[in-house]
Order: sequence, then C-alpha cells, then structure tokens
Amino acid sequence: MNDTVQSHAAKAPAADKSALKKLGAKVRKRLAANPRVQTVMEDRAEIFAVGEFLSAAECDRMIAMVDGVAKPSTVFDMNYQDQYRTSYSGDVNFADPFVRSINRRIDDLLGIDTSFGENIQGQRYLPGQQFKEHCDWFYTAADYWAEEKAHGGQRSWTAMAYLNEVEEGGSTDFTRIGVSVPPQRGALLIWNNATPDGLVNYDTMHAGTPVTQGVKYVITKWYRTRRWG
Ligand SMILES: O=C(O)CCC(=O)C(=O)O
Ligand SMILES: [Fe+2]
Repeated sequence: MNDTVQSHAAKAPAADKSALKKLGAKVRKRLAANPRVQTVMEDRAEIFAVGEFLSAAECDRMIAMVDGVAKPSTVFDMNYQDQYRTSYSGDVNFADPFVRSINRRIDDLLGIDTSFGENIQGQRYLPGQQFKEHCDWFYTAADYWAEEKAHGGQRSWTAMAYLNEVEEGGSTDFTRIGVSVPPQRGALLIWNNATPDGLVNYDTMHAGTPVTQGVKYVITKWYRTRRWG
C-alpha cells in the first residue's frame, strides 16, 4: 500500500456503500445471464469481457471521433505534466446519434440507469504513452470528493472498449491481481470498482501500460452510484 492509499483507507468513510452493493448485485446478475459475457476474474475483483462488442466499422467511426477530441489528459490534480496519464483524451460528443447508440448498448448490457453514466471518453496512446496504475473510484479523502459526491457520488462500474489492435504494448494490467488484458479490437472490458459489500476495491488498481509500437485507441465509460451531472 502506498501512502496515498494508506491515508485514504484510514480516513475514508464507506461512501455510497449500500448503493454500490446494490448496483454490484444487479449488474453481476445481469452479466451472468448473458452468454456473450466472459468472466475474466470474479474473486478478488469482478472483471468481465465481451468480444466483438463493437463492429470494425463502429470502431473506425469511433476512432475518427477520438482523433477529433483527443487532447493531453488530465486526471484531477494528477495532471499530464506529472506524466501520470500521458495519453490524449477527450469526451466524444454525447449528443451525436452514433455515440448515443453505443451508450445505450453499454447501458443495456450492464443494466444500469443511463442517468448514472458519465459521458463516454475517448483516449489515444502513441508509442511511449501510458496511464499509470490507478483506481477509477474516487478517493473520498481528496479535495475533489465534495464535488464528485454532489454529482453522482462514487464510481461503480467501468466499461472500456478497445478500438484497434495495437502492434506492441498497451495492455490493461490489473496490477495487484496479475490480470493482463491485451487490446483486442471491438472487445469491451467491464469491471466492478467496488467489492460485493459495497466498499471500494483496491484490487481493481489498473494501468494502461505503455504502447511500444503502433497506436492504441479506447473509449471508457464510468458509472456512478446515482444520477451523474
Ligand atoms: O487504456 C487502458 O487500458 C486503461 C484506461 C483506463 O484505465 C481508464 O480509462 O480509466
Ligand atoms: Fe482506469
């Protein structure tokens, strides 16, 4: 455990615990009933995948949109200058009918109220770029938490789609549990950021490892525990 994590664990109350527990159970049940959903891991962290969730044509269309919005990434106070997340990112236009249809499909797959979902974010990694180890859930001891708490609360599930094959590197590594997912065009990776009890799950720590050759495109959608925005 690093210092940040340790101080968080000491100070953090279990924010949105019952909502996270409920949403965990609801989505878990829905995914289990879907034969397209593969289980990547389910004990220390709940991680699932759906192959060919997006068609090649949909991936290409999304890639063009990501290229249109990608700028240096910022992750709250850990910003681009810190070299923490060096990929370029940006929200794709949520009002675009194509983006709305992809949004609906992800909402429907997970069975989460569409109002809980943040806007889809696109990311592009060039050689050498990465997103270092992090958790998608919020540190409730951090300054940004008051704002996030008022706008949807804790993050519950993450859904991330790979839009292209990467020549080399760029896997998504769940660093504490030894799970490494290589980019596969059109595949959707889904995970619960909380434990079945509704506490933030430290075993969901993950990284977008450096791309060493080629380029990597992904879209990410994060869900809250309540209406976002
Ligand atoms: O690009 C990846 O593999 C990981 C991206 C990620 O962790 C995120 O968008 O939260
Ligand atoms: Fe992440």
